[in-house]
Amino acid sequence: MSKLRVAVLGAKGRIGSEAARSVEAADDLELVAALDRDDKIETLSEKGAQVVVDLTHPDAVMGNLEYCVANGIHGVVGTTGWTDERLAQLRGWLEAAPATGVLIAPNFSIGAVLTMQFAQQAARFFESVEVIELHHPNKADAPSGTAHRTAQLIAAAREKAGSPAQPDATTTALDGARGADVDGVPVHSVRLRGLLAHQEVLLGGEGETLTIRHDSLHHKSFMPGILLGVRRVVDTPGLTFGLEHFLDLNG
Ligand SMILES: NC(=O)c1ccc[n+]([C@@H]2O[C@H](COP(=O)([O-])OP(=O)(O)OC[C@H]3O[C@@H](n4cnc5c(N)ncnc54)[C@H](O)[C@@H]3O)[C@@H](O)[C@H]2O)c1
Ligand SMILES: O=C(O)C1=N[C@H](C(=O)O)CCC1
Repeated sequence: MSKLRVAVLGAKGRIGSEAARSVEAADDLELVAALDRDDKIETLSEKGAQVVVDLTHPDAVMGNLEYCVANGIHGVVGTTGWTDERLAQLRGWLEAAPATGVLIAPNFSIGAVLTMQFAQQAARFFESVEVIELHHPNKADAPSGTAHRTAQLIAAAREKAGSPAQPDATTTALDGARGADVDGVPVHSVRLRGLLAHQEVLLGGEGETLTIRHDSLHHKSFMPGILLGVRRVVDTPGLTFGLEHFLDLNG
């Protein structure tokens, strides 16, 4: 059986370098290009890449995906910075390339995906919920893509359940003290040397709290999800948002 031809964009970066090594080590995959900022994107077509893993920067990812989709190259995207406008633009490109698939995963680690699922499940049972994400200080974006997505899922679950607004008597606050407001859910970002990627979802009701915490301690935590995404995206045309769609979570 021929190997799937995979390229990594951002291959000199923290997660991209780990991803390139993981692709190289997989028996069913061939790493045909490991590109970074100064390389020509046309190399992807020249090398016959079938799937591109994008682990670059929010400022670069749209240009990369425009090229990939226009050239029928599937995408597995870990790069953050997704807005409704960006997603709409990507969907438009994919409509013109109906055989091409793109997976965007706010987080490739199984523990983080489960954290999001558990938080969504728990949200309607508690009056209060806040998200704290903690990352290394080299991170470009805040809040993290994972925290942003977690808060959106929590807010959607609360809206579906008809939950009232969260209790909060604050009338005086320094700017930022109550975090960023994502659909009514406060999200707090910590940047600290020594950390990699961590998240807590704090839920509170009368007389009890529930804390759901996840820690990525090494970039290896993201690799099984990336490889799963690469193998599945070639048979999944259109846009898939979230690795949970490629996991049998009810199995
Ligand atoms: N979804 C996940 O599970 C997950 C996990 C970790 C990191 N991330 C995200 O991945 C992205 C990269 O994170 P990082 O910590 O590795 O950053 P990093 O700065 O270490 O690496 C990014 C690399 O991309 C390169 N780059 C920038 N523009 C490029 C372009 N146009 N073409 C090719 N390469 C380009 C940079 O030179 C750099 O080497 C961030 O958005 C981060 O949030 C996602
Ligand atoms: O290190 C990063 O940067 C990470 N980015 C993703 C996010 O923003 O959620 C995933 C975790 C690591």
